[in-house]
Amino acid sequence: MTDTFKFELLGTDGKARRGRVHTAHGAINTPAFMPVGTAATVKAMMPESVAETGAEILLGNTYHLMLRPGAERIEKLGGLHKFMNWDKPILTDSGGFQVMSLAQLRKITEDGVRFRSHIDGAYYDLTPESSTEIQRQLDADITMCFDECPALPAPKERVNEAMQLSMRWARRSREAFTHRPGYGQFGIVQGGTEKDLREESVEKLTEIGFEGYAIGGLAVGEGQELMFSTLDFTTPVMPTDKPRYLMGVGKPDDLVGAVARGVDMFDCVLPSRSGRTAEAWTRRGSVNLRNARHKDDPRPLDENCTCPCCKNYSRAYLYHLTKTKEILGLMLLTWHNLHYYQELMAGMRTAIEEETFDKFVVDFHALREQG
Ligand SMILES: CC#C[C@H]1NC(N)=Nc2cc3[nH]c(NC)nc3cc21
Repeated sequence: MTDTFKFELLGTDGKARRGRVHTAHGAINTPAFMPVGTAATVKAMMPESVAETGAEILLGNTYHLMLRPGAERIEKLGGLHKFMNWDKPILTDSGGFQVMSLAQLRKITEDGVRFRSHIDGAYYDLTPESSTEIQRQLDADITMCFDECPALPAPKERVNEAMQLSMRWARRSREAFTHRPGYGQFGIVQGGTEKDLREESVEKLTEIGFEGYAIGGLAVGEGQELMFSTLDFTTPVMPTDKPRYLMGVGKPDDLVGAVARGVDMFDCVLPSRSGRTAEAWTRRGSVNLRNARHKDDPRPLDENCTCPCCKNYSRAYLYHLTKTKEILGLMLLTWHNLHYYQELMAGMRTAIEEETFDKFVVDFHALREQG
């Protein structure tokens, strides 16, 4: 536990950074991957199991929790940590992206967003102030600014409009933030793949001043090359003494390439969602457990993996659980995928500490090319 929110930059190897974020509910070693716990649960996982994978922080969603069970209810029950039995740090997203991607009908004004719940069609409003207050009620260690997330790709003029509105909302989010020891708020850099817009967004956010800075609006179909080239000109102009969080990313090779470009924190539904769609992620690439070639295969998913799935179960068994739609299949594959993602992050942290990150990247791709 700590009484002050802070980021320690412990080492670098090229642009890759090794750090530690200190929050009210504990420390997070970076580069870090945050499993997604959208509705106050990482699907198919007990929180104790999530902790066993090595995760030190989870992501929750304002949009989902405000609709059901409601932020007031969670606050009255002692906050999100107690509610979901997770005593380590929690970062909550602000709702902007989920409104864009999930809500029915929505109307954006200078004040905020009015939308219809995808659950029951009821109307709700979200503003920078209400989103920030909801995240306080949830007792999030890291609160995200409320932003406008345009459907991307979009014309530069539209991307700029959304970025400018989001910068005005960032200032309102900051003014609504309750400063408490160990709690922080992150601004969200916008601007699509436009260098000038990204630079302006960073400038405006650092002028306001936050405990960390996220990069939003990538991994939305632009392709890995354009995502990396956007990072190439965005991370260098971001503060070096604050965490950098790339939102919604990504596949294992996205993570490695983004760490190499100076990113510290990630979240993505991929490992947990893949666990429910019979896709396993391993150091040699992904494995589709629906494929009949696994029917008689006695080997584990990955001989070198130390997770409960790889230590105790064969591909044949995982194939059987997949075909029979058994719940245990979802559990084991989700556990493996989250374990693999944490192992990947731990490997990158060690490589940066030992200044062997370039070799890590070469070995990472070589194993995948071997298949
Ligand atoms: C533009 C913008 C933006 C970001 N704004 C907020 N509040 N949350 C996000 C969540 C994301 N998930 C993914 N997945 C690819 N991209 C995201 C981007 C954002």
